[in-house]
Amino acid sequence: MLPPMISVAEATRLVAATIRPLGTELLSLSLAAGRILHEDLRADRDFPPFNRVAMDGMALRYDALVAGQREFLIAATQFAGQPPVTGTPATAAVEIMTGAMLPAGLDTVIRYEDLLFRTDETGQRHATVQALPPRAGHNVHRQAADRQCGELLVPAGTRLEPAEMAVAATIGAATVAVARRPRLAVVGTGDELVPISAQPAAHQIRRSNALMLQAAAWQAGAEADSFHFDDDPAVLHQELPALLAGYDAVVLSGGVSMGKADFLPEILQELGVEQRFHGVAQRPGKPFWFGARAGGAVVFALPGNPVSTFMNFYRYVQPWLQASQQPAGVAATGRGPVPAVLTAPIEFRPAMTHFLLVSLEYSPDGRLLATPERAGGSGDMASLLTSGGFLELPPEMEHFPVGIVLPVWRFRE
Ligand SMILES: Nc1nc2c(c(=O)[nH]1)N[C@H]1C(S)=C(S)[C@@H](COP(=O)(O)OP(=O)(O)OC[C@H]3O[C@@H](n4cnc5c(N)ncnc54)[C@H](O)[C@@H]3O)O[C@H]1N2
Ligand code: MOO
Repeated sequence: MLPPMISVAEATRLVAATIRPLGTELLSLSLAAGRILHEDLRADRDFPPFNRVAMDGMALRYDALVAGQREFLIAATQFAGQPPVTGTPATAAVEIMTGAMLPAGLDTVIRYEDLLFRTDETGQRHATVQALPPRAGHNVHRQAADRQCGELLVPAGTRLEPAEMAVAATIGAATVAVARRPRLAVVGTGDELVPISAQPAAHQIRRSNALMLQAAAWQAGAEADSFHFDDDPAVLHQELPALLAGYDAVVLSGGVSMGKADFLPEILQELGVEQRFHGVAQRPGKPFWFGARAGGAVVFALPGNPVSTFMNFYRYVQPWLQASQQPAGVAATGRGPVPAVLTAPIEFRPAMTHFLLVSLEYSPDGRLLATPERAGGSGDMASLLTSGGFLELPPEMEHFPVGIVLPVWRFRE
């Protein structure tokens, strides 16, 4: 028998109570894209580190232009990567390339497009300024204009996305401290399920949940191994202990409702997994069972209907995975539900949370619009293909009018 169901809020709280940091590892930056940073990254130099020439052309003293000089002797040519030219006479200039360090004493760069060059009879080159720069410092990216040496650039807890990778590389963070990836075992159960390469008999279907869960786990930054066990208590008793001991979390699908072959809640408890709840006032996904083993894995035993498995993963497992990768005391940012505007009225009378598949698009004025999908219930896995997320309709309401703003859990980028 299912005990009385708890609310989604309470289930969320009980799942969150099992979150603990899983540890830190040092990784070469080249392998760290997508990882959660476990150290602060600070500027090791000013940004930019020197007065950086921003246009190909000629560097000169702005004062000379103010004094009326227009033609300049090219005293030297300097490329990016070369030490700055020294000793340029006050009335001369340096032909210079983007990325070069501005020579001491010079302060302004005129681009080639605004110069006219000539070579005199002695072979020396001169350039005449055709268009005056608006101010001293034109076309120079000043040292420390963007960030100062020592400034905090990327705080611990940030995901290393491409922008963070660029900044980490430029400060020389060749090795970074990042979260260890959570290790997940995803397990499909059920005798009706055959391998995906098999031709199912009329009464059989192919195993799809474990591969779906594995892909979703990878998307959330976890390592995930996939297993399948039949609905056989002896097999489950034999196989599950190694998973409970060897993984941070075990995510099972199927075998948790009232059926005669729904053994998992009992077996998990026999194997020392303490039940935290069984049954959540939500549709779909009501028979969700959750437990934890002291010093071992957290167990999400998700209802087997594919849409139930899918939504429970995104609603409970994914936030757990993300929070487990945060450094101690740092909340996960940037993930979780976002507000969306309902575009068609919905009635839902049961006093439970309703997770409603929606397609998502932006209105011309930039609001995220959620349109209910015509889905066939928790077995209709094809409805996931045309959906971008699911709305969380709170249990205390029955009528959801057009225009109401509700949280949506997105499962596509
Ligand atoms: N008497 C009751 N029956 C059911 C209840 C209930 O409260 N009382 N709840 C229903 C709800 S809601 C759901 S959801 C399902 C969940 O049941 P289980 O978690 O025990 O899942 P199964 O019975 O094993 O499977 C349900 C369904 O999903 C298919 N499935 C399962 N695993 C996979 C997989 N790996 N790949 C693809 N498809 C899978 C399975 O074949 C079934 O069709 O229980 C209701 N019953
Ligand atoms: O709760 Mo079940 O997951 O509705 O189909």
